[in-house]
Amino acid sequence: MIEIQNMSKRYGNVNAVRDLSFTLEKGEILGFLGPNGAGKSTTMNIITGFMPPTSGTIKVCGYDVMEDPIEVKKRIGYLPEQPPLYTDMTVKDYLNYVCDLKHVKRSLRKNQLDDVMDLVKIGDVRGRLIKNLSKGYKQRVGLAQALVGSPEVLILDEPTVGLDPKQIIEIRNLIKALGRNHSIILSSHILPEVSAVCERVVIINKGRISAVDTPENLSKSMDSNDRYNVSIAGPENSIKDILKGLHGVINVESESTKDSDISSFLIESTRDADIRKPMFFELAKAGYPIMELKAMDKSLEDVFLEITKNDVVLKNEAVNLEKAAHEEVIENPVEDKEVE
Ligand SMILES: Nc1ncnc2c1ncn2[C@@H]1O[C@H](COP(=O)(O)OP(=O)(O)OP(=O)(O)O)[C@@H](O)[C@H]1O
Repeated sequence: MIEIQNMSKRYGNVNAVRDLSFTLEKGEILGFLGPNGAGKSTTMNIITGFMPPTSGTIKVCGYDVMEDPIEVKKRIGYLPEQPPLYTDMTVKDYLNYVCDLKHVKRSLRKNQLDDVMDLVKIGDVRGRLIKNLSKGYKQRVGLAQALVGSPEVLILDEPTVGLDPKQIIEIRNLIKALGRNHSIILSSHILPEVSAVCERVVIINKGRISAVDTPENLSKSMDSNDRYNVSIAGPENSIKDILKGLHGVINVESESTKDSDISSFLIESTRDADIRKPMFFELAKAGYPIMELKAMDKSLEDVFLEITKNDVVLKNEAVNLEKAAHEEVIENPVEDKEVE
């Protein structure tokens, strides 16, 4: 749906984005992460045709952003961080206006607006002035404008920023549901949200790609050992000895609980030796029941911090893509006038 090859963007002598290559597949929700100033907004503004790249090619549904900007815009719904709302209009008038802008045929308009308002659940406020809506509802109106015209690709920049926890869950579920019929790029600083919603994640740092993979693979690739947190009933020291004797165990730390015979153990073991089954049988043989067992994968947050702090570049799809990328570079003759 989107193919970016060797995209770079310079503002004067600031290299905001350097040699970026990645793809968005059909029906995929792709997380787009990076610390402040990494180049996320720049990338999204280029994909949506809001500004040109300095070099590189960007194709949306096969159309080149520079050569066929209108065809590209027809296929993209964009929700910028600040939703582009006219707050003195009612929801219905505003969405009708968006239909005008997107050339939605008059014969299709009523059905499409009803469907979109249904989907984002704003039918009950259609007659209200946008300025009188809560932040959550304004965000939904922003999503609605992105959905008008039935674009195949949605680009959502921080769609849950500033919402309360209930609204966040609602918008998150909505994005998941939209993922069934759209391909989505989701930029967010809320990493548990990205883990929950996205199938794949692109992490950029200082304008370059640091990692492209599933959240699960990213967690695994940062850690060569397994870690478990286990609660076991029985004498702490005897249990510790049993755990230390299991094949593959590197380290065991324990903590006893007051007023209970249950202790918790943090176990580190080599990845090739899955200790869960032998641990179960050995502890059962000794008569020490396992009360709780949790695998301690690195969270996306840990991975993100490690990658962006140490400038780590993971071997991944991005590297292969870079190799495969053809040499053609579009030099952009337009002088950019943006100031920060
Ligand atoms: N119009 C501009 N003129 C000059 N430099 C700019 C301009 N826009 C962005 N930059 C610089 O380019 C780099 C990337 O900025 P960009 O806004 O794309 O990052 P970002 O990842 O979206 O950050 P944030 O999460 O803070 O929105 C930053 O160093 C920024 O200062």
